Amino acid sequence: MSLPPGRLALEGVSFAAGGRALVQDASLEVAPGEMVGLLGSNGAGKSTLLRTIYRINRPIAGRVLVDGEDAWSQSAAWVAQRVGAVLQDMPADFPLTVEEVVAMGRSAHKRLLEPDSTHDHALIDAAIALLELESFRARPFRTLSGGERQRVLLARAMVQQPRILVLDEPTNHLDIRYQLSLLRFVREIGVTIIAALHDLNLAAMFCDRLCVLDGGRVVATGRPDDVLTAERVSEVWGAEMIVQRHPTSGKVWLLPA
Ligand SMILES: Nc1ncnc2c1ncn2[C@@H]1O[C@H](COP(=O)(O)OP(=O)(O)OP(=O)(O)O)[C@@H](O)[C@H]1O
Repeated sequence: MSLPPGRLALEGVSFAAGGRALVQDASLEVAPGEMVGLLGSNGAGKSTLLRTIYRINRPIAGRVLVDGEDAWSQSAAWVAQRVGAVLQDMPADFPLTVEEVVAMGRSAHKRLLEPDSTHDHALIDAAIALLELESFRARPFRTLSGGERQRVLLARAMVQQPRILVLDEPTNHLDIRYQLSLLRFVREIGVTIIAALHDLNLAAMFCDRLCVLDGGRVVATGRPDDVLTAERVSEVWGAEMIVQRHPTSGKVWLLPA
């Protein structure tokens, strides 16, 4: 249900708030269809950086390029037609049903108050089915659990038909089955993804490349094998881990030492 994947590039992006530099000179390219995991300890600046892509935090320096165009020189609607997001602090108290929240994703492609078309309804139905939300469809969004809300917000991002998905800890409220199914799902739809993740093993398993932030700066970018070394995990997270290989996938697999 998605359009061809988009290209995302961050060029020397910096952001400051409260008199502090929260992200400094961050550069990263995400190729069409690639999934890059954004890693880092609590407070490293992951959410702050993701919000520069979704036009919430305007960079004080650098550029966010979506398909080669500076996202901050384009309209919010132009960005919303290309970039979908599931962020951390999306309001949960909408007086809306699940179906209405999902349908909000179509507004990026419509004029104000334009009614939903047959095409819109088909996309909404498909997203609700794919994310196993049929039984919640008529429920008020605010009555859902954290994990159920997470799936609704992903369905909303999907009906937006994004070329790029920005995900901020997309699995944090999900049980293990839904963590795996959400990550498999976003990989299978072939969209370009940047996702802040805390679970290093899931990041290694699902991402093509990883980008590590520390104190607002990019300190490593590369394939999971190259990025997730015991030395780096110790330096960045202050955690001692043993690096092994996953028994079936052969991917890097970390265990507490
Ligand atoms: N508006 C703001 N004013 C001042 N400081 C802020 C503001 N927004 C975020 N911060 C600070 O910036 C730092 C980076 O926050 P951010 O939420 O980006 O981290 P994160 O890497 O996503 O962390 P976590 O893993 O805990 O979600 C934190 O120290 C946070 O307290």
